[in-house]
Amino acid sequence: MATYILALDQGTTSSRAILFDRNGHPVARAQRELTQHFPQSGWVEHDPLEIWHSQLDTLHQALASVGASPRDIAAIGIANQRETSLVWERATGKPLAPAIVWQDRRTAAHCAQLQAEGHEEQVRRRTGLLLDPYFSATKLAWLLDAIPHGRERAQAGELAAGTIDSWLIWKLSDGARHVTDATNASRTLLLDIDTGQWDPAMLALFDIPLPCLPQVVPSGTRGEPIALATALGHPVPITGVAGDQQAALFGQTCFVPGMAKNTYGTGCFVLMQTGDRRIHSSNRLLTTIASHTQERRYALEGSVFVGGAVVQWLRDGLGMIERAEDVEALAASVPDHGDVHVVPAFAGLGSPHWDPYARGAIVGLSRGSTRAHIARAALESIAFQSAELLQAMQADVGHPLTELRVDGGASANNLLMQFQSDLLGVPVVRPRCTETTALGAAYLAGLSAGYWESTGELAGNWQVDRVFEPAMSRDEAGGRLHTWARAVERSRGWTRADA
Ligand SMILES: Nc1ncnc2c1ncn2[C@@H]1O[C@H](COP(=O)(O)OP(=O)(O)O)[C@@H](O)[C@H]1O
Ligand SMILES: O=P(O)(O)OC[C@H](O)CO
Repeated sequence: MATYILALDQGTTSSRAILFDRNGHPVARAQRELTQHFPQSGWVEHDPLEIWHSQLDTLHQALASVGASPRDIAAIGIANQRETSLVWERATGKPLAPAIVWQDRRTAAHCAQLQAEGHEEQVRRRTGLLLDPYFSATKLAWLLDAIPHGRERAQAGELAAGTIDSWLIWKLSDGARHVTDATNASRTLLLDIDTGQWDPAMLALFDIPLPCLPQVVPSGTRGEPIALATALGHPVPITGVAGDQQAALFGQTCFVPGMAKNTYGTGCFVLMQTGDRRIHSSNRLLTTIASHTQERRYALEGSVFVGGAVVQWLRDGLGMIERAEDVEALAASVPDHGDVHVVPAFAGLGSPHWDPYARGAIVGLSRGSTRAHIARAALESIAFQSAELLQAMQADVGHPLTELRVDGGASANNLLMQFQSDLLGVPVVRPRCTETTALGAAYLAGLSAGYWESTGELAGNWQVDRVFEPAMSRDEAGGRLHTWARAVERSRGWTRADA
C-alpha cells in the first residue's frame, strides 16, 4: 500500500523533494541548491540538466531518508518556478541552450517594440498578462532565434519547447509526455485564459510555431494521470502539476474567493483567489489561472521580482550578514529605518510598475546611517513592495482584505511579518507548514489520486503558527507608504537609453 505523496518543488534557487503523509505533514525532505548564471547584465540562466539532476537527486534522497522506495509513493505532484523557458531536441532529449530564467531582462527591447506597436491591450485581454520580459513568449522567441534553424526545426516538430514543468515531466516520463499544466501555460503570454487553449493570435504575434509547444493539461483530475514517471524504475503516476505560486495558493487552502496569500521567497508573489471570475485589473496586476481541476479557477496576482533576494544581496553582495536569518537581529539593533530606503529594483520593477529599466537605489542616507539601517530598510522593502500589490488588489476587487496568509523562506522573519501587518492594517497569518508550495503540489496530486477526498478535508489540515496583528496607526502607515513611493520614483527608468 503506497503511503506517501511526493512533491517536487523546483524553485529558482533550489530543487526540493518532500514526502507528505495523509495529515499533510512533511515526513522527509531533501534540497539541492541550483547554480545561477549571470552571463551579461540583466541576464539570468539555469542549466536544464542541472535542474533535472538536482531534482532527481533530491527525490532519491528524500525516499532514502525514510527507507522508502518509489513503490511507497501513491502519486507525484510537481510545482515549479514559472515562466523560465527552454528548448530541447525531441530525438535526443538534449537541451539546445541554457534555460532563460523568469528574472531575465534580455527581451526588454522586444517587449517595448510590441508595446509601441499597440499590442498590449490585445495581449491583456487574451492572456491576462502584459508585455514584459518576465513572461515566457519573448524568451522562447529569443531561443528560437538563437538556435540554428530554430523556427524551421520547431515548425517541423523536431524541437520541444516549454516551461520547467514540461521539462521535468518529459524527463520523468522518459520522453513519453510533452505537456504543461494550465497554470504554467497561463504564464507564457501564449494561452487564451478564457478557453485554456494556445491562442493562434498570440502564437503569430510572438512567432512561436505550435508544433514545438506542449499539450495543455489540467493541474489535476481524477482518472488518467498526467504522466507516468517511468524514470524511477517503478512507474509512479504524476497526478498534480502547478506553477509554484498557484501551488502555494492551493497549499494555503485559499479556495474561497477573496482569500489571499503572499509567498516570500526569492521574489514575492501575492495571489488572491477569485473563483470562476476572471477579474480585469485596473491597476496593472495580472489575471492568471489559479488551478484547473474539475473547473478552471482564476486569481489576481502581483509579482515582486526581488523579495528575499535582497537579503541574499546583503549576505553575498555586501557581506553584511553571514546567514539570511541574521538580518532580523541586525535590523532590530536600530529602533527604526533612520529615514533610509532601499529599492531593490535589481531586475527592474514588477507589478504594478512594470519597469524593466528601473535599477536598485538606496536613498535617504545621512552621516548617521549605519549598515543596520540599510539592513532594516532592505527588509522593509520586501513589505513595502508587497503592500503596494495588496493595495492595488483591494482596489480591483472592491473590498478589503481580512487577512493575509504567508509562506516562503522569508516569512520566518518576525520583524518583517510584523511590519507587513502594520503597513496593511490586517492580520498576517503564518501557518505551521510554510512549505506550502510543495504542499499545494501534493494536495493537487493527492486529490486526483484519491489519497484525499475533498478540499474541505485539506482546509482542515491547515494550522496556524502565529498571527501578527497590526500595531501601527493608519496615518503612520500611510505616511510610510507615501515616502516609499517617492523612493521608487527615483529608481525608475534608470537604464533607459533616453533617460
Ligand atoms: N529569516 C529570514 N529573513 C529574511 N529573509 C530570509 C530569511 N530566511 C530566508 N530568507 C530569504 O528567503 C529566500 C529563500 O526562500 P525560499 O522560499 O526558499 O525561496 P525560493 O523558493 O524562491 O528559492 C532567500 O532569498 C533568503 O534570502
Ligand atoms: O521559485 P520561486 O519561489 O522564486 O518562484 C518564482 C516564480 O514562479 C516566478 O514567477
